[in-house]
Amino acid sequence: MKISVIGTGYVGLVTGTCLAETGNEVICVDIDVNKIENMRKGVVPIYEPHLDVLFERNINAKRLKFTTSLKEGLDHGDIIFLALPTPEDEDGSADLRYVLGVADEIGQLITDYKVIVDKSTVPVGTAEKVHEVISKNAKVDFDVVSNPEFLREGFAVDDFLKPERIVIGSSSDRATELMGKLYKPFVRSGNPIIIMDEKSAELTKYAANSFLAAKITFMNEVANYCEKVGADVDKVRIGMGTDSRIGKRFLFPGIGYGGSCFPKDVKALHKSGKDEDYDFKILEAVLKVNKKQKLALLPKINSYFESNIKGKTFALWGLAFKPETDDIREAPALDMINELLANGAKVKAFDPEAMDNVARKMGDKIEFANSMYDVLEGADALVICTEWSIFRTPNFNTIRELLKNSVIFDGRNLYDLHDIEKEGFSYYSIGRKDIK
Ligand SMILES: NC(=O)C1=CN([C@@H]2O[C@H](COP(=O)(O)OP(=O)(O)OC[C@H]3O[C@@H](n4cnc5c(N)ncnc54)[C@H](O)[C@@H]3O)[C@@H](O)[C@H]2O)C=CC1
Ligand SMILES: O=C(O)[C@H]1O[C@H](OP(=O)(O)OP(=O)(O)OC[C@H]2O[C@@H](n3ccc(=O)[nH]c3=O)[C@H](O)[C@@H]2O)[C@H](O)[C@@H](O)[C@@H]1O
Repeated sequence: MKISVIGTGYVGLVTGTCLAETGNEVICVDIDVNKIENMRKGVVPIYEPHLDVLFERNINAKRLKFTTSLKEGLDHGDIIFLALPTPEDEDGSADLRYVLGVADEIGQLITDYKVIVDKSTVPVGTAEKVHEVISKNAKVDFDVVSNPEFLREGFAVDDFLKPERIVIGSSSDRATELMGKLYKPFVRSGNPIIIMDEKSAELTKYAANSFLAAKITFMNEVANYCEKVGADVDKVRIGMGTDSRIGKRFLFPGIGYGGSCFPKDVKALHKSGKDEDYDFKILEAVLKVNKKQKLALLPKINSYFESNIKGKTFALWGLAFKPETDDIREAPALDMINELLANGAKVKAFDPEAMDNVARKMGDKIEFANSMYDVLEGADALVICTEWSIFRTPNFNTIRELLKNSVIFDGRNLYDLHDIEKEGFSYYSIGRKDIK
């Protein structure tokens, strides 16, 4: 089939590449001229495991092409995916300017039947709005379908190729049939294509993300309570998670959820509720708790240094909002850095993939190091913000030699309490006993 994808970010590029991998002819469109030029030269613009192999293979097979021309994209595709940003607006709602802006151009440019697919995360009623905007100018027939994306960064290729489900919101048989044909290769394992109306599909996405954010937040509250009563959240987590009604996943406490989606999507659903005079009380609590949780290590740091961190140097492991990505949007590490700097401390950081992005955002406010050990030299303490695998089994002797004090503040509970005690560290984590 002939497919066009508008917007080549984490979702658009993975969608385009994976659809090319199943034999479709794909054109990806972006307004970022540099990005398109680089992709034409074979440069993958983001760090996403396994994407490079598929990217190269499909470019070589001439199934994956890139352009800055929306007209070229629209002329090519029978199905047009919109994978455009829907960032947080000032009032917390999803900013639809990119989606509706492109919809407006689509209305002016299409010359034959197209299925326009909302892959971006968009509030209930957006498919209807997109339809209205395109209708203003379109002289040909078209359908708008909602097809929310559930991939996770770091596992995006795997999630896209082997989805647990595909949700299609459509009220057109013609469009539904085309979408079914496109996705057939991805559901051979028996996972379903779930067809529903557009509004329900749009809400499914927000409800799923908000539920997961609430699940993490609930565990963060349990962790905070564990600290008060002397329980161990790791044991509680395992005890709870073995109940299949609860499940083992997304129960890991830490310094809050971040990323390009949970924070903005929870806010957007909360705001959509308000607009309909519905008070989403759970979401309000999730937002409040997560904001505070991002700084959960700070009281521990202050207590260790007797509220005097001015002039101290903190070595940070992990900047990305989670491992296996270079994405730093709403990363808890950034909140931690800002707070440490505001209190007069210095920060040196190491991350396997995200340092360039942080350098672009923070300039020379912090220092960067070339390795997880270089960053420790002369620092007063180690603070762990992201659970990259390489941080899980470090050489504790080297850490002890390089740090001024043998102290670790761990926002991701990487180490076993007995092991770290034997290694002779003071160790502060989330929802577990402090090792002093
Ligand atoms: N990042 C993720 O893991 C997931 C994101 N989503 C949703 O997918 C949507 C896209 O997210 P990301 O891929 O993360 O965004 P992104 O910010 O990584 O990429 C968006 C791309 O769109 C391009 N763009 C902006 N305006 C354009 C225009 N007028 N024409 C063509 N290209 C244009 C930008 O240059 C950029 O390359 C959002 O609604 C997000 O909530 C959904 C599931 C997962
Ligand atoms: O809409 C989206 O963009 C995507 O948002 C999330 O994916 P992603 O943000 O890539 O990452 P997650 O693995 O879900 O992690 C999100 C945040 O929650 C935190 N988290 C996750 C799991 C956990 O147990 N504890 C926890 O604190 C992570 O550290 C991270 O900061 C969802 O998992 C995807 O299904 C969805 O498509």
